[in-house]
Amino acid sequence: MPIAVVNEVDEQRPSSFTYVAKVTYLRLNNHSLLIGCHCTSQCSKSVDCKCKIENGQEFPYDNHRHLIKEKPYVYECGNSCNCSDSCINRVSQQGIQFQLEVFKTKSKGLGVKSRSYIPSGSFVCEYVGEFLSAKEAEQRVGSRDEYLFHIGDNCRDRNFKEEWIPLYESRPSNFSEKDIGGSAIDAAQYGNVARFINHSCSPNLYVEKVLYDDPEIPHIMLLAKKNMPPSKELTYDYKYRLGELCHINGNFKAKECFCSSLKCVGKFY
Ligand SMILES: C[S@@+](CC[C@H](N)C(=O)[O-])C[C@H]1O[C@@H](n2cnc3c(N)ncnc32)[C@H](O)[C@@H]1O
Repeated sequence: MPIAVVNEVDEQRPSSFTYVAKVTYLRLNNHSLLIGCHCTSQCSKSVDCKCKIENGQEFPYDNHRHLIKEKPYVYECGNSCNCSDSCINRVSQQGIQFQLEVFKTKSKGLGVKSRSYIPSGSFVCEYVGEFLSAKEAEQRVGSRDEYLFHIGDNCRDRNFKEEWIPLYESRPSNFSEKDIGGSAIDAAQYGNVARFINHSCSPNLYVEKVLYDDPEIPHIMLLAKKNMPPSKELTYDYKYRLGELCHINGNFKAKECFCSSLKCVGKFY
């Protein structure tokens, strides 16, 4: 799916990066694969589909391939499953289905909109980039950190805090190693259209963690929160807590939010 870049405001072009359609992993992991299902026909017709059971005894998507409700994790069928690539439980793996456009916004740099109508619950795109440990990500904070997406702690621990880890340009004296948990995706050098999606305090997309190969490495999928007419800017909530990012001098980093929502809290970190 080609992505158009349109700037009717000024001469700005996207800074240089390598467009990739899949997350890149810097090292080979020894991780186990999720145990797949053994369905010989369609998973939707099987009563004992393992992936259905993993999703709480129900398929996460309806027949139109829309996610029925937001969940902490969605388990899709994957490489270790017996079903075919057209299985109804492989929605986000089919890639981008809507014509997206990168455009110049008034006050937030570049942003993304859709050229077509997007129904609620539709998969829009994956946040793609270099997969890093939180420790590796921490080393990138301060330079080109604009495109870091923090995931949180190990997926195996279902009770992990959904909140994002604290990030510092330089460690404060009371900083300990165990403060760094989780992982991140850096889309600064390698990324896709998702790296251009801006934050909003009233977003129209939400983040869903989807597992289909490695049980510890979720895919960060962006889905439509509501029905969206064409040309609406696509946004999600970056979910930083205010005061989460620190400068080297110990002062909090802050970025003014220009989302223009009535619910805007003024800053997004
Ligand atoms: C992931 S990038 C989004 C794409 C970016 N606008 C660009 O031109 O490449 C995140 C950066 O976009 C800008 N941004 C995103 N949402 C914003 C908002 N609601 N208000 C102001 N700036 C925003 C900030 O500079 C932020 O660090």
